[in-house]
Amino acid sequence: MQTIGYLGPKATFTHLAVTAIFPNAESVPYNTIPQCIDAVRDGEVDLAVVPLENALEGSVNLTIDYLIHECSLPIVGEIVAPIEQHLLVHPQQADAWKNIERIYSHSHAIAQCHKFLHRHLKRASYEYMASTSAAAKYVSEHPHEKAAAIGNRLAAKEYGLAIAKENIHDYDYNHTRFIILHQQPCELPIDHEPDGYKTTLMITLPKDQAGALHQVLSAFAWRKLNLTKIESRPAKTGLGNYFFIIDIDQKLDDVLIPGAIAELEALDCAVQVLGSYPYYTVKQK
Ligand SMILES: O=C(O)C(=O)Cc1ccccc1
Repeated sequence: MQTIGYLGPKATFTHLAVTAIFPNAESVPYNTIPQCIDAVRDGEVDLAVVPLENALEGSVNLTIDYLIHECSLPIVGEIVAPIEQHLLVHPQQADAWKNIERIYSHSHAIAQCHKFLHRHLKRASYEYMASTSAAAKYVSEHPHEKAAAIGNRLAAKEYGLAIAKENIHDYDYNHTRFIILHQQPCELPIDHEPDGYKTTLMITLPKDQAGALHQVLSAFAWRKLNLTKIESRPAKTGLGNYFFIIDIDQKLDDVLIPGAIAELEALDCAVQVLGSYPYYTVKQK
């Protein structure tokens, strides 16, 4: 039996992603993304699942930065899941949700609902929590606060909240990518076919070299390696020092990707493979 650590408590979107892909595994909640990643490093759980990127709000920087700077573990899989955000209130406040003064949620969930909040709850202030279900739990424990959480249907059920307003996310296409981490590269114990494969690289450019990024991109372009993401993150060594995270939409093969990496190294780039892994898509219910 596999044990899977996830960003908890119970009923986060990460929890939903875990149960959709690993229905029989024992799942263990952790309160923060770093705690979840540490748990797999320390062997408390076999795998960890944490959010990486949302279609509306972009990357979860805490996940990327913790993996790069604090605890390097290979990405062994990815789950892409649809996200529906609801406004959750204590049942005592269900009819008076327009009087809500404070909104609790994960920063990404609040960002996904900005237009709704601006239109309907202009005067409310925001309290950022480590997860959407931590927010739901807090609201359930403070029935007299004029407070709401933003989270999913399972969180409403788990923490006894009422759904005051359904589907408050601002754009219909709202999906999140979650990554699966393990101590070493491995095959996942999933018995259905993945929707595809990806390879993620971290690339540090040589200092002050004109056209370096252009040369990096050409190494992929002429090999017809299709990139699905390129993102820069601060190297945290000085203003203007960045590295690039690049996703290629195929498995690490024996020829093309190693050839591209050798070409980048010849250009004085440092290259690290963060993972080569299958991805699984969760269907909308
Ligand atoms: O807080 C959660 O429920 C998470 O799993 C992180 C998250 C937050 C917002 C959208 C998707 C995932």
